[in-house]
Amino acid sequence: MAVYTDVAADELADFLKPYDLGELLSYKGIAEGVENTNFLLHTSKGSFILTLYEKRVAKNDLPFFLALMTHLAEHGVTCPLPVKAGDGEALRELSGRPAAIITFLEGVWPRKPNVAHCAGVGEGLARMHLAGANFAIKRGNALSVSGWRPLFDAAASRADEVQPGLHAFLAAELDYLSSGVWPSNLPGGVIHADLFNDNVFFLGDKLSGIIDFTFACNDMLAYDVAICLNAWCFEPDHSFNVTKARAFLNAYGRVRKLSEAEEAALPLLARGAAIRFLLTRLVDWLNVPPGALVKPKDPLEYFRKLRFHQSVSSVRDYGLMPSGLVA
Ligand SMILES: Nc1ncnc2c1ncn2[C@@H]1O[C@H](COP(=O)(O)OP(=O)(O)O)[C@@H](O)[C@H]1O
Ligand SMILES: N[C@@H](CCOP(=O)(O)O)C(=O)O
Repeated sequence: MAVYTDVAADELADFLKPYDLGELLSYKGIAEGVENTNFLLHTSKGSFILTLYEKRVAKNDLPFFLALMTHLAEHGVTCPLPVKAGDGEALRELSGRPAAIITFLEGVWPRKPNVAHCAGVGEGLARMHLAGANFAIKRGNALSVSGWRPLFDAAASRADEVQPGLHAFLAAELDYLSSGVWPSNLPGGVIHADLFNDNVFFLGDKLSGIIDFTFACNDMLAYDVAICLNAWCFEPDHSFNVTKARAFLNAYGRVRKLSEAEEAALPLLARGAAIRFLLTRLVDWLNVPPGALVKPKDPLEYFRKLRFHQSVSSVRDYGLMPSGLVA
């Protein structure tokens, strides 16, 4: 459950005054997510999500996220829309935090993603990449290679408390990934950067919307593909499911074909994606704020995924025939 900042009823009532949302009927903290504080609001005009942006979100980046949702929605991606107050502003402040209200999206996120969900997310991700192509605002990826070292430094001294040997393992992997091997010339654009199953809604097996753009940024499109391989294509026992990966990659490729260079880079990008989530989870695991209603996510899940990607030599291991070869 992620509620880092409590909001009193009278504070919320004051905050809502400049909006045209009718009467507030109820509100409750949302029992999911780890990054921000989210409340579900029921008003006489419908349901809305109120987000108070917390630790990893820079206030200056919020206009990027809010404008991106509007841009994507205008280009055919089903995602929440920012709700503006009477003064035309969607971004305001509540309980000392930047805060925004967004529209409520119908659907549920899949607790046990199946092959059809993986295909749906492949297609949805590729459509999002195409829809983001002409988005004018830029935001660098603060959690790419140069952002990993500070996370490691923040957790290094206690990493072995989580698993003996983790410190040395992370240090070696970081040294490798920062030794000049990280790709720099792959096609870029707007990436979601956190398209996990709790951020993709489905109605049955059909994708009904994408939420949570608070890590969205400009980076290599194939890095987003690598994040999804990590998030969608492993089983609860941490084994890799090549059938899901093939379904995901083929569905992505039907909308936006990966270049040979992108395919060749996927194992490395998947290692990078795995260490990025391993590190943020490790920092969060070791630093749960007192009193916060949050269930930190298991960093070791990403240790195991990273070990798998270290053993991968080609995109074939992800179920895809390299495009340079004839099947
Ligand atoms: N626009 C929305 N419509 C419906 N539910 C939402 C919406 N935004 C967030 N939620 C709910 O809130 C949960 C946490 O939101 P999320 O944005 O993932 O949190 P965080 O900001 O911590 O990353 C989601 O899993 C979902 O259940
Ligand atoms: N997806 C990240 C955590 C942040 O995502 P949230 O949407 O659950 O707040 C992870 O799994 O480490």
